[in-house]
Amino acid sequence: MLPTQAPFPATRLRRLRKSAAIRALTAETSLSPADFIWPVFVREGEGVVEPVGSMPGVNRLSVDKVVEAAREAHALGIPAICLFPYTPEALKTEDCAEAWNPENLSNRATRAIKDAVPEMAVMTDVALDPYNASGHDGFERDGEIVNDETVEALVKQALSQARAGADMIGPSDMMDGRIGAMRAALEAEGFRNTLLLSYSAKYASAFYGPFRDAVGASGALKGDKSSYQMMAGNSDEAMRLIERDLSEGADMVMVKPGMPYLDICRRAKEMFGAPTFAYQVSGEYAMLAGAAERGWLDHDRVMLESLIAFKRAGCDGVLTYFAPAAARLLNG
Ligand SMILES: NCc1[nH]cc(CCC(=O)O)c1CC(=O)O
Repeated sequence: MLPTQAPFPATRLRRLRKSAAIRALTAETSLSPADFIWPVFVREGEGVVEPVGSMPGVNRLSVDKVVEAAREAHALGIPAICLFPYTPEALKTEDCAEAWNPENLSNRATRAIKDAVPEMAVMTDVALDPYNASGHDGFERDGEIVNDETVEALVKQALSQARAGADMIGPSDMMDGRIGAMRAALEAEGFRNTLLLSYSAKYASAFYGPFRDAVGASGALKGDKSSYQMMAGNSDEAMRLIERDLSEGADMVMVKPGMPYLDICRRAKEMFGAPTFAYQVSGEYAMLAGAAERGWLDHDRVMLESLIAFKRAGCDGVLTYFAPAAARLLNG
């Protein structure tokens, strides 16, 4: 598209910015609570609201409190909530069996939310890291994160989440072949309407730091995740991963982290036209919320500016810890 413009003064682009009314009429993108998926941290106990030190305003919640949060989110117009379990050390093992325990924290929280607020879409995370003694997303054998054996475990985990009632399953592990394997297993068990929202282009990022703290995985991780998560400088590789996941049966795709990777979002949306999401991750939240806490940034304004950037980049929605605060502001 090449916009046609008369020479100055016939064209004065500032006319389109002259008043709030004209600016509202000509706005290219909009932001609404319906654009948000809200990630929440779940922990054991009852009546527990435990602040996450590195994420001001974010808490770990016991299942009863997660249900309250889901009710509140639904009232605010947020369509989906995404669950991340804070797993007690004793449940982290080498075989990661807690990942597919029907009674694990994530599955209990899913059932509780679907019971209390059935309209709320529940998204879950598939990866072994919350249950793995090594902190990795896959099994480690002789220093290697092994792919195929991990995929077998991930399929068990995904099925246990579908049985608990998850609407959207989010594989965040970056193993090869997992989308196809999960799709086949879901179809075979009759879960025809369970969505796969694939973390397709997930980068090996230092912006995940506060999250690993929030789920209690920072101490555990030995080495880094570069043999399965992507290098920051790659873009063609992201397109290949997204194409691969769509061809294996992903319903929606995700780019992660968000703000430093908006070019990837734009390229993905233009190339594939699939429902495209970005994850504004814990470190992105921490740098904005932390600076705002010190009075260095205006909390509400940077929050909304950072979120509309995802829409402008072509995303259909965004996973963000700001979801309830942003929804409250947008609802006026
Ligand atoms: N499978 C792990 C997982 N799922 C979501 C996040 C990060 C989310 C965030 O930083 O907000 C991570 C961390 C990681 O890959 O180490």
